[in-house]
Amino acid sequence: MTQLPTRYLSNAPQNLPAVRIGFVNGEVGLGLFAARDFAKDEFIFTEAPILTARFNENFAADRSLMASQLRAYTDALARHRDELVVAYPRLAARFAIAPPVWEEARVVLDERENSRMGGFLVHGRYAGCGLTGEEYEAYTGRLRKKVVGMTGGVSEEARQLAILDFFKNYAFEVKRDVSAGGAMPTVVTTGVASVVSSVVGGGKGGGAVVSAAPSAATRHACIFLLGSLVNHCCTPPPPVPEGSSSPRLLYGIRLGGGSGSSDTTGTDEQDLQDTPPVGPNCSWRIGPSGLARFVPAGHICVQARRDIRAGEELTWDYGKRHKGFDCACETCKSSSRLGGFVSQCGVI
Ligand SMILES: C[S@@+](CC[C@H](N)C(=O)[O-])C[C@H]1O[C@@H](n2cnc3c(N)ncnc32)[C@H](O)[C@@H]1O
Repeated sequence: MTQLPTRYLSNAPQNLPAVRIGFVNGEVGLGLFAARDFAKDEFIFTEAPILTARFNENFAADRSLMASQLRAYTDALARHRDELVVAYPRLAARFAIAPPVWEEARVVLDERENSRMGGFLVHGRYAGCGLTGEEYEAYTGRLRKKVVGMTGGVSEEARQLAILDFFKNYAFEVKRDVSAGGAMPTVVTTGVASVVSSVVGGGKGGGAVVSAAPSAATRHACIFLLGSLVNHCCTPPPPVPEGSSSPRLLYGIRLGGGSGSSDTTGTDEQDLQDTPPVGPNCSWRIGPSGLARFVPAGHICVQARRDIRAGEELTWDYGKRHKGFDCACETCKSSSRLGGFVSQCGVI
């Protein structure tokens, strides 16, 4: 095995409890939460993909793409049905698969049951769930009713659209560098991420399910059982330099009106000093690349952008202008409390 430069290994993720699954709210759904404190720049976990399918620009609905996605999901369901249905109940419901009742779901979510949810983690351990039975039922009860009401099965077209939607919103894109013989993927750091087919067999979860032979395009889209549960948070605008007459920013949030006013009337600045920082607390890379060179090809590596406290929700910036949902992130909530700013998602 090639010896990696020590600078890549010095802060590699530790094999300690890292993340929990938790419930954010009925609109956002599930999320991933820190299971312990993390220092800025610390690596939190690395994970192998559970699904790998073909990728095309903008996830345009071409038949071979959808067929590849559908095959990937069907194959993965055969091997990891419980984990996939519990982590992604909205998708399962579109396939007429009802979410299990809480008593069954908690066994899947429990870290003591051979860590099924953490089965694709390479670094960092799954630490169980922070979801209560009430939250789970509130989230899945509606889906269960919907499945019961689905008579006559699900058409092939409806399945294809469901899986296309899912990949659009949950997958990471990876572009394989053909000039390097396909061995080293080139990381594409735009929008939702990316992965490669060369990860077959990688990860202690028994390997990713690869549904389609690598095409000439060499671009793939991957889903990570835990990594794809991380929700979006908008990056606040950069602070205005000292001495500038522009509106002042605290924690990256413009004080006063969104129209450029610097009026802070009614704002208790001392209280704001005590508010926790807003903005995404994580970033991700797909290995091997740069600092994540110790990460196996096609695996996602998640790093703390700032200090994170145990229990805090992990978030990153999806970076896409049109996200396809009404953003409910902390940055947007804080900015609307303080007068608003124009986020990447539009005017808040
Ligand atoms: C990658 S998934 C994250 C996991 C998702 N919460 C779940 O329970 O399946 C992305 C989806 O989560 C929801 N989401 C993520 N971040 C959000 C945010 N800031 N505001 C509202 N919804 C969000 C949206 O439905 C989005 O399409």
